[in-house]
Amino acid sequence: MTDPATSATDITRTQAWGALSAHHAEVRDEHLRDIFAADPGRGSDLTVTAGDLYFDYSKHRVTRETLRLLVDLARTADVEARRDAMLRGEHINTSEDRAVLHTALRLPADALLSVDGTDVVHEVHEVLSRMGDFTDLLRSGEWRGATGERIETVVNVGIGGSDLGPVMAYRALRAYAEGGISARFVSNADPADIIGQLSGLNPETTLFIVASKTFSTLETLTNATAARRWLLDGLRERAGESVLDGAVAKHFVAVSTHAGRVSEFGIDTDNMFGFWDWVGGRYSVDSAVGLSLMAVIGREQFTEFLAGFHTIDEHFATAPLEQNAPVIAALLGVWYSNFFDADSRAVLPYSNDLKRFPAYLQQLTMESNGKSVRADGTPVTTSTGEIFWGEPGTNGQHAFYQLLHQGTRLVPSDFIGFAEPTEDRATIDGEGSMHDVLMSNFFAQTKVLAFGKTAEEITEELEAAGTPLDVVPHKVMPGNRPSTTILAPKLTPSVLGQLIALYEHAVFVEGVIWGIDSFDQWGVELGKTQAIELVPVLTSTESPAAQDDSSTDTLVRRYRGLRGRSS
Ligand SMILES: O=P(O)(O)OC[C@H]1O[C@](O)(CO)[C@@H](O)[C@@H]1O
Repeated sequence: MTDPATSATDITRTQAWGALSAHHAEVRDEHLRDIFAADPGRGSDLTVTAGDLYFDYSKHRVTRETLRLLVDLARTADVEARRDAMLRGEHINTSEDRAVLHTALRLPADALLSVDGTDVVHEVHEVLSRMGDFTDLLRSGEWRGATGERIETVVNVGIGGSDLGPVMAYRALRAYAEGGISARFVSNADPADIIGQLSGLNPETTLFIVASKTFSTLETLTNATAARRWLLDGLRERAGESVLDGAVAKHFVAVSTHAGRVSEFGIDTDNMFGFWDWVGGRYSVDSAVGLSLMAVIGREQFTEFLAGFHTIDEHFATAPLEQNAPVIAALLGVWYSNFFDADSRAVLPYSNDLKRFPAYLQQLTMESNGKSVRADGTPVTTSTGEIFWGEPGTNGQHAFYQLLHQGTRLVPSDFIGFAEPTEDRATIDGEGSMHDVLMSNFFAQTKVLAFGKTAEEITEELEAAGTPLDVVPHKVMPGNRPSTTILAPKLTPSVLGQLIALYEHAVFVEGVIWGIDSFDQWGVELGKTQAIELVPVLTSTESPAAQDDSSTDTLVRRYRGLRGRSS
């Protein structure tokens, strides 16, 4: 329904929302045990195969009627038209007046897409080919450092989207690393980060990739400056002053949309790999921001990675909403967030290589959808933004699963697992037995979460064993805890791309339903500017300027006192 005062569509006032609310009141207490008993075919029916991803959403607290109503909600929110507008390159990031075209980063070279008068596909492939040529030189050893040594380590210096994607993907695809280049990642302004990451590295064989869309991010510029100092000091110490001339050009490249600032920093723009303002930082791992990953896995595997994204882009663009995995994932997110008041979602990869995937998804979803106003600036009328968190299984099982199983909060979970282990080293894996143990846990957990164990079943067991019954209430497993299972053949570059694209599009669909701009991030700006303003307050030798509030004022003075400066 359109609010005449604001002309914004308030999804919560639509007929589709009202129908879902009424339906929720009817089904909210239904148990998955009964839902499965009434609909035994759902275990195979409520699944979608998208590329290599088998997406099972049968263990959700939804009936087929719920799903029909949720899809109706998506249609009411105009998801299909909004999706098509995004894919066409319309300026759907309205608060920044930008197109949102991360999908263009993985279009094949023969695709056609012209946006704002520019042949986007041609530009994307031009950069990809420069990245490929550069990483070929690194990997073949033709690119040499200032003392003539070949590069062995690339250090990506970036933060947020310029770090989380590359580091997550580097770890996920460690088994595909070949060509002799390894990577390290520096992001935090805490000096401990760069000190730790550079420890043991030889400046003669190290190349820094400074990745920053804006090339103005305080943390990244601070770390890049420290890296340059480390490089020059190290080279001087090892090979003398004479090698320093031109050393930065041989040991520093940049990834940015801002050539002017790159060159101001002292990096030759010939060694800069560009991208575009229509790529959001958190959507940029498949742009030049993935340079460190390409250096490690090579251009062919990187192409596979992009092809994986594209597979899911095609699925998202063409599958009917009822069989569209990202759309279903988003609708389930809305169902639990807005109708069951769930605050968070656990992401539980049963793959140690996906250790950083939950952290990556935190930025993707929370920076995208953590908004309190709709795209037209009016307040939202329902909660937005899911809080994502998680750890790889089975570690999580021995940490927080107790709360998932018996706690008072509803935490829908995404379980991600693979049929094949990343590495099949039979001597260690026992020809798959370790992986089978891992995956037995994977299947057991979703089963127990959904179906639990009743007091009657527990009583029966205890009686048979002749054990006292006072522990029964403690042992009851309530079940009815929803989860999605995503099962794929193996964690390959393509499958990783598919997984990322699945979540990207789900985040987009949630944003469309909530009516928000999922592609800006104004909420992080004020903290950045105030931090910059506070640097001189902390470091000056003068008495510090009074702060606006007494808490910050006292803290700053105390800090200065502890640092031995006048407070
Ligand atoms: O790539 P940049 O411009 O250094 O920005 C880094 C990160 O900072 C943010 O702007 C805010 O955290 C993110 O959106 C972005 O990924």
